[in-house]
Amino acid sequence: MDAYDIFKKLTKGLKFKYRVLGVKNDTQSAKTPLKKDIDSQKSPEIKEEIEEEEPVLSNSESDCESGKDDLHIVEGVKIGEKRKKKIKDKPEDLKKKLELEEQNRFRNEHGIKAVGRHVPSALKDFSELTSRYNVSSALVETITQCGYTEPTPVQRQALPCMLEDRQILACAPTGSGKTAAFLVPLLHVLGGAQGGPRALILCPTRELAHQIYREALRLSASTQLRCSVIRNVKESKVKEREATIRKSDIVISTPNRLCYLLNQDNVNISLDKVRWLIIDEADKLFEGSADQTSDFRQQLEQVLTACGSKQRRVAMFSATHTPAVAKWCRHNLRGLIAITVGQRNAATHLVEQELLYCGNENGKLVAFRQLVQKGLKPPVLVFVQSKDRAKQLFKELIYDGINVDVIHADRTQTQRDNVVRSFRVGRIWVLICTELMGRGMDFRGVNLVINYDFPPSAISYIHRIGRAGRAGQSGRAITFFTQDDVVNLRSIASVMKQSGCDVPEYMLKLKQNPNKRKKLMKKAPHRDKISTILEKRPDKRKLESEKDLNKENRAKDTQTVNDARNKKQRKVSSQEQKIVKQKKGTDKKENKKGKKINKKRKKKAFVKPAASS
Ligand SMILES: Nc1ncnc2c1ncn2[C@@H]1O[C@H](COP(=O)(O)OP(=O)(O)OP(=O)(O)O)[C@@H](O)[C@H]1O
Repeated sequence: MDAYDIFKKLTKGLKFKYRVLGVKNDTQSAKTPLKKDIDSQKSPEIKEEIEEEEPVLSNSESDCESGKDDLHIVEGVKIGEKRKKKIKDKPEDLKKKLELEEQNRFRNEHGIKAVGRHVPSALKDFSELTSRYNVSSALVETITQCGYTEPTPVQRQALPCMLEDRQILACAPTGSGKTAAFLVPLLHVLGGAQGGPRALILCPTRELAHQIYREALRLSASTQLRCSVIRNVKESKVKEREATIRKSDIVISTPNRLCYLLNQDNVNISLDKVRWLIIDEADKLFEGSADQTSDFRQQLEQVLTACGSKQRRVAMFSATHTPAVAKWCRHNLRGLIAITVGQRNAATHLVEQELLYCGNENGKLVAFRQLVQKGLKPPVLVFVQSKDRAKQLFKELIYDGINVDVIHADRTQTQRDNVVRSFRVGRIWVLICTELMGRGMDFRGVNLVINYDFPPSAISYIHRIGRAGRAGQSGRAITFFTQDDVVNLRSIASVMKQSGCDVPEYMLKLKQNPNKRKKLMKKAPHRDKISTILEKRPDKRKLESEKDLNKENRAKDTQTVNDARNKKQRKVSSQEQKIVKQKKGTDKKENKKGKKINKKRKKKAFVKPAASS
């Protein structure tokens, strides 16, 4: 294939103009008919450009002179030469490209990843709320008065998305401001007070619902919006709760309490005006059976059905991300934007994490008391695996002279509220708690979390230690573990490693029996009772002396038993002898009698016959 054929193939479909090159012989430069087409199409200046630059081509190969046989396409682009200039973008396209690049750089700088179509650009500061979304300056002022000088990463991305009516699934570290991230858009979007809930916030625990309610009151101070939290739904309180919900614009509740009210016959709660359904700690609510039958999923379906508005949007938040939540969101939320800040399912970097081997349960109590002796800096949260163990530890520590209290599901709501309040204001220094306080609870200043019992999972560990190191503050977490916990050690060690902690290599290489691990991780392992009384084990010498003593005692016991047995035997034998004697005696008598009788009988019976032959 010669050059011409190659040229033909390369320029197939291209319109270009060429002329016969000026050569020595008399061949005239022939204008190709094509020129007319081009002239008619091009503007005058482009035409001049073509005229000036336009060299002519020989119409036969032999005539081509070196250097003059370049083929030129319109606008001076030479074949056979690399294109010097890309095809210029249109100005507006170029601007968009530059903006996108700037946005991606900004997101990377703040560790934000947003996946979805047409993701709104992240906020640079709170003032953009007004310039971009016309959020009232009063609300922005309130945000500032709450001490929020600049948006946290999750707020930078979640606020624009929700303000642009986009459904989101946001995963951001503990203590990174997710609550304000969903409250601020609601306060703007809902506008003035209208009553009849138009925003619904669901979360796993009553304490967290109450905390969100407090934050909502703070942030909504400059608005007329009415927020309410559904408290205990006793039979006698149902009507009162119904009235409260009807008057509220934003309702905060646990799924159980809301669904309890929705299922009451004599209660008429309308959720068809709800514009936003917010689910905080979403993965916790989705926990449990992976199939569709888990309680929360049924409750969520019920709530979604009740929130029938076509404008209804859903936003889910958590510090940890599970496939179950992601799958549900992908299937149910149109236009979803998935926001991830930092590494997914990673512990916050702000908490210094330690593992402390305590040998056994008694060792934990010793280790805890040693920490107290070294000096604990209150407030301190102490996590145990069950309410019974919480009670046991509380009994043990109450006499240690530290302001300690305990919170668990067996305490009344009033007691729980009082304990949380006392802990917040510093009346309680050490709060013993279960998983009830493991998520979402925001206690300013908690700088030490002690996992007295090993956490049931890596996700639980992330949330527990996340009670410290909040709002940019640093914190510390100490996790006790015993021989029984070694099987679950690796998952926690890898979370620690991922968040930048030094972890002994052997912990990361520990083999876990997946079956045993899963069983253990699902059910809290049985642990000895937390007590210094019953389980006291004497030292070895005592043991040995006791053993000797026991031996002697046993020997004596056996001796006494033998003696007793012998006596008994003797007695028995003597009695038997007596009996025997008596028997003999009677027998003799009987014999004598018998003999007498026999004699008589014989006499009778054995009468000699008369002389007979
Ligand atoms: N922009 C901000 N600037 C400073 N502090 C903030 C900001 N936003 C929220 N906070 C504070 O950070 C703390 C943690 O906020 P929040 O409880 O919302 O965290 P979270 O992400 O929900 O944590 P968790 O995952 O544990 O629920 C709160 O005390 C809150 O007042």
